Amino acid sequence: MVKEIEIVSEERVAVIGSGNWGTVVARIVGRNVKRYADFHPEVKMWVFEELIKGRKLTEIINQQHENVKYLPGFKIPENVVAVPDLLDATRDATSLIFVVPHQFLHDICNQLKGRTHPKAKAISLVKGFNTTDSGIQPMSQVIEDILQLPVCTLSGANIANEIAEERFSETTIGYKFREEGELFKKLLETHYFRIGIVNDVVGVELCGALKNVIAVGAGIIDGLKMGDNTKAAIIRIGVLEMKSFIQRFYKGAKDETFFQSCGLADVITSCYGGRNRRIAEAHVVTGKSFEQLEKELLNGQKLQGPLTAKELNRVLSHKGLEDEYKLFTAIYRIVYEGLPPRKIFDQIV
Ligand SMILES: NC(=O)c1ccc[n+]([C@@H]2O[C@H](COP(=O)([O-])OP(=O)(O)OC[C@H]3O[C@@H](n4cnc5c(N)ncnc54)[C@H](O)[C@@H]3O)[C@@H](O)[C@H]2O)c1
Ligand SMILES: O=P(O)(O)OC[C@H](O)CO
Repeated sequence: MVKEIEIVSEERVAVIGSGNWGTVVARIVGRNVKRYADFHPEVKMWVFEELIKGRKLTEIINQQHENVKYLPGFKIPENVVAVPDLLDATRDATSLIFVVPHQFLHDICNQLKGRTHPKAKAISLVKGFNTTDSGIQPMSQVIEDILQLPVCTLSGANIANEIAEERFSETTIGYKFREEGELFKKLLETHYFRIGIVNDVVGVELCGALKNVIAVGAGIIDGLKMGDNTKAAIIRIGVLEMKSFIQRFYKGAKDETFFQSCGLADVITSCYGGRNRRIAEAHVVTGKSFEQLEKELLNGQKLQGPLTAKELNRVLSHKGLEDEYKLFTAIYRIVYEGLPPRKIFDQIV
């Protein structure tokens, strides 16, 4: 039984993750905690430690106030402290913000098991999910199951660098307890980053996970130089498969969620500006694997689309549903089975 939400008079915040999006979020939160008396003015940011030209990334961040690897060129407020030890970063925190690539979340939660603050609550900004043969395991569920915390989700049309540049964007928080949704909205919203909230924790995050697979499809079309009509067709088919899959495997998903920033808007931005789109296009043009291109072109940043396509296919194939999700299946085959990209059209008609 997950404990009830309890908001304390001075919430202490930890950001778990410091990649491209994680660092943008830490900058926002670092500024917001200074605006409101109900947050402690220091934010701890857990950093997966690595050496940059012989120096520890945490030391660089704490001395230069810049994440030179994952968000170069943007200052981080001085009240955001980079911490290499996960338990040190989170021990006192009553508000935990999870923003790591989804493949690392399970391990991180296991390290935190039984060691979080008794009044801790969490929000997951992670886009991805795990699967078993019988179905899906949303990332919020992983956090809730292992840490026994109430968990919100945040997902939207949010290319990190554009938000770092303070260009107007929207996002969506999914909540179970409205009070918790409102708390995280206060902590994360700015005049250029507007937050809508919906009572649909899992619907919000599943849109964020599946749009990454559609974005791989869009990148394949870009690589084939098929033009905008074809790309629009792939997006349309992808949105239908996304909605059908979510409503099949998660009965609580609300129709309105698909029209929030986490739904259609995120599909659009990802299919035009995201990393998954870019690497998929490069795959078609160069013939190199996604894994190799991720290493060559992303400087440590991680793709979520190919892994999600694999997780997805595990469920679809196990349940005999590949024919109902032809686009998702074609994308999986291109990424993992060497299907020539141009064959995508044979697969989806
Ligand atoms: N970048 C964006 O524009 C964006 C926007 C919205 C949501 N997201 C989502 O946010 C999540 C985090 O993405 P990001 O962009 O902040 O990260 P990223 O892809 O930029 O960086 C990868 C991160 O993983 C860390 N890492 C590497 N190996 C690790 C390990 N073994 N254990 C733990 N951490 C390790 C790296 O230190 C780095 O912080 C993802 O689910 C992503 O889909 C990203
Ligand atoms: O760069 P991508 O493809 O990981 O997408 C980034 C964000 O999720 C867009 O909302």
